[in-house]
Amino acid sequence: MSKPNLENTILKSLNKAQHRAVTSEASTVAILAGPGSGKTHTLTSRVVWLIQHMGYRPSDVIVATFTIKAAREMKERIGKLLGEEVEKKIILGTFHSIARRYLSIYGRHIGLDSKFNIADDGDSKAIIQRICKRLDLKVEPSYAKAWISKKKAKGTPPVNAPKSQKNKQQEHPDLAKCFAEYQDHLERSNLVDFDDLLVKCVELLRKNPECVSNVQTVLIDEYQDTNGIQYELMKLFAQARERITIVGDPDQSIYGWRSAEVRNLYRLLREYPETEEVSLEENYRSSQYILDTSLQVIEEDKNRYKKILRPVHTKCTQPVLRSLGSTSTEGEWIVSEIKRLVMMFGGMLKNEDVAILLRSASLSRHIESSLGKAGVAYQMIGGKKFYERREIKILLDYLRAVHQPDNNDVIARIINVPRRGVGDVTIKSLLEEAEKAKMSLWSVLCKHCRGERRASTNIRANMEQRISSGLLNTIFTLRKKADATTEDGAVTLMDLVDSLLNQLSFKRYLELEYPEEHETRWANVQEFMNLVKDFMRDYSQMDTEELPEIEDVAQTKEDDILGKFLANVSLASDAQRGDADGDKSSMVTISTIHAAKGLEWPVVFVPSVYVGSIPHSRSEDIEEERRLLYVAMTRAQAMLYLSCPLYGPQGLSNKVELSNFVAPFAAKAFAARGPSIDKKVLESVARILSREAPPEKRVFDNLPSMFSPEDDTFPLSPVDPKNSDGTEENGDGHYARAPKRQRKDAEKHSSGNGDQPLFKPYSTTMEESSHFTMSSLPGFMTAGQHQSTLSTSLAAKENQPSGNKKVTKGSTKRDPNQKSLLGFVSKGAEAAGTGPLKANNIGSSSLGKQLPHGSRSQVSVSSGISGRQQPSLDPALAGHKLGGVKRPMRPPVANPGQDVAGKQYPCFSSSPPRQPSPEEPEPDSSKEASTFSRPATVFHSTTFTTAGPRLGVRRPVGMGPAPSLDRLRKPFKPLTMNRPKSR
Ligand SMILES: Nc1ncnc2c1ncn2[C@@H]1O[C@H](COP(=O)(O)OP(=O)(O)OP(=O)(O)O)[C@@H](O)[C@H]1O
Repeated sequence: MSKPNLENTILKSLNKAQHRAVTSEASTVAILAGPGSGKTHTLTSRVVWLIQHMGYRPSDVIVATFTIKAAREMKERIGKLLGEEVEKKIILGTFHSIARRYLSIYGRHIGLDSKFNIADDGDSKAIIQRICKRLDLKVEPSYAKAWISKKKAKGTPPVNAPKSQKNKQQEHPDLAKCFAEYQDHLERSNLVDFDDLLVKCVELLRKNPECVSNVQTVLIDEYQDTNGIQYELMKLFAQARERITIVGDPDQSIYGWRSAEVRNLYRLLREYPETEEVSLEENYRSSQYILDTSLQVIEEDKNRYKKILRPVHTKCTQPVLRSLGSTSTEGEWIVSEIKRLVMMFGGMLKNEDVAILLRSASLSRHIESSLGKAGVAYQMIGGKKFYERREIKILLDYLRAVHQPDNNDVIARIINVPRRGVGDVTIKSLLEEAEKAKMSLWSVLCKHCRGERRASTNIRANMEQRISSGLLNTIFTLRKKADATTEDGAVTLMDLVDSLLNQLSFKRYLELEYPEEHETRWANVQEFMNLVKDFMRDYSQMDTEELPEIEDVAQTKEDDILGKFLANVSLASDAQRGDADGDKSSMVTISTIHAAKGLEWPVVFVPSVYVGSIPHSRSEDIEEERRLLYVAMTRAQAMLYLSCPLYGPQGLSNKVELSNFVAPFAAKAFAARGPSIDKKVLESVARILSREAPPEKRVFDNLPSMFSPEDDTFPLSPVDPKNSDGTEENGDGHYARAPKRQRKDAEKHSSGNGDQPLFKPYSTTMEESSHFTMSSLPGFMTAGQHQSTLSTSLAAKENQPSGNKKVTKGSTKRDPNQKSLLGFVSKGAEAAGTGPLKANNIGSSSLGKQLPHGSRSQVSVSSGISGRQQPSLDPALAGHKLGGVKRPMRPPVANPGQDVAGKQYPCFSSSPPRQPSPEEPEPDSSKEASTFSRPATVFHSTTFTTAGPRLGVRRPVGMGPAPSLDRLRKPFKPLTMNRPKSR
């Protein structure tokens, strides 16, 4: 491939500050800036510049990202500029995937078997559960797991860290015991958990710096979310030449629950005093209105250091804060608004331009349900993982057992799948036998079923026979095949999976086990085969996993295709193939806010902006919640919608209040309903998105019959059904109309005589297709769920370092016009003494009070029954239970005298008291009744129609053939004539 013209392809796309960052010759460069300022763009350009201009070999460049998605996007961007060949050689990936690569190639230098397996979350949980039970430890397993993970994530405190940070905290002895046993178990099973990938890589690189002696430079994306161990790893990767570039934004630090440490910014600037600081001040993403409103949210954090962020775009439309009666109505409104936008923008905006960003999983059901009912396809980011579907997990467990039979948890999960008459009690006793004998379960099974130990009873002998002919035979046969795959490639991974399916008679198993849904599950298995096929195809071209040869440092060749496949699966947990089905251009995106980080969409909806949702009721850090909302809002390019129902998912018993993050300025900063789409709006959105605005005629001509061009299908200020006296009230003083009646589910479909429905709440061209099977909708793995296991009161009270309040650094270089980036962190340090912000300091203004134009015009009743949310990860040992003995209370808090005021960083000091236990699942609305009960009233005719679909839009006299979009609202007014007279 010919070398692209550097000047044209990269530098010309940069502004002055970006240019300076990209071409900086300083060893360490810190680019800290707000959202949408081009940080990722700048980092990518710098990678290209370093390779092309500085002449670094791609294989000597390490780029670490925070998510797999970010890694994939960066690969794509670099590939486009430098060509795939070069891009493949760059060591680019998440911290975990890079660490895995080093460990599988150099791990033996620290005594690690190169065939190690990765213990996923479920595995770790199951192992810890068993340890706690076996040793009768007085700790909750989930707490112990979070504690262990946090400990590993911390890394070593900085050399000059305050004493309190270094002092070994008084710990409950059972926690330490659990930790030691857990590590012992991992080692015996040749397992490495996610945290250990980093910990062991740190150990490797500390003891064997020659493994990274080739590395010229290290670049880190989303630096604000790195934790202690990742910081160490970054330094170790760069130890040969100490060339580091980081990009980050403290305002977007949203992974405190994963032990991310904002103070790493401070640490970097202190430890690398020659760092060149660059701040980017132009926001290229969002309209001025969106940016201003988002900044209002984040600026309420008084401990935050203010930085400049200037929009390059015009105002466009004011962000919307919509009040709805219930969460169900909220879902329906979102769908109707999406449809309105798609129509009114005449094809310039499509479903794929829309994202619905949720604070937590339990909020998704209503949105999904509304989209499903309306036949609007959607994809989920951060949804239930493809690999976690039951049938896929079984296949993966078998493959993992083939690869590494000493993994007890895997064997325990598949020993009775398909059913072999091995009950939970037997599995439990076998596991205990194995643990006591310090043997693997696999060895115990071999001993019982094939070796010297004979069964004492006939029943047991039968069972052992079934295990032997079923499980052991299958694994032995497949192991032979697997060896063939690595030796000469004569047998492929596909053959192996094929053979596994045959051995297990898997199709038959699914038919028997899941009579209702075996077809869907078998389709998933076929999709799994496609995945294997894709992996095989990529594998044959893969040389990306190699590291450059280094003199005198022996390498282990990674020729184990099965191992590599399994590692990929473990690491790619959010790279779901499930999302790849269907045409993405017609799909709305639903995502958790966490998973949306770094992404952007023309239109963003943030539903359920109420106290308890955001800030989340179980959050320990209010300011982190604020940053989450800020991240969500700043994903929007042209249009931003927030909404808040009167009642939460539990229905009338669950009245909610508008989030205090927006309440103080809601009336001024937000419009109460979606904007009118006129020519001016069309053009300004087109400018922001660099798209061509459609001709007005096209927009108008394509509007379906009786289509309402305004966001007026739902009342602006729903009447609280609890206080309603049933009378109409025009509260906003702008227009009066009869309250609209929203559909009842029962009447939505039919008039009762099999004819066309008599009443429809609104009509669009996208008639309901309802092809969605709600039962198959994936669930979510949310921050809340992670948080629930990670955050507990003991953990919250662990010592935070008080740190130096004044940053003393050497001679960092920066442009005279730019402020020191230390302000990002030192301001927080100064302000930390103000003490934590309390959740209950939140103002209590309700949405109704804050919104302008509040008219009480319609009754909207939600009826919901709260449920329980399913855990997103199955307990790892899904196949067997080790008993449900209630755990004793968690251990007493070890360090009650913590000096909160001494904390240096606001985001670590502002946690409100812990609320419910991390074990407590989030409420699930899965049982919510879907019925509405509304008083019958007349419909508003601009949006509700009884007319047939062919009536066409009536234009007023004198409109002419091509009406201006500016006037679109007026022409529709006469349609009120079509109001149904009576019902
Ligand atoms: N110099 C520039 N000129 C025009 N557009 C730019 C420039 N730099 C970045 N952009 C555009 O701005 C948008 C945001 O860029 P990018 O995603 O790199 O920002 P970011 O700072 O990483 O955002 P966030 O922190 O929110 O993830 C992208 O659409 C990008 O193409």
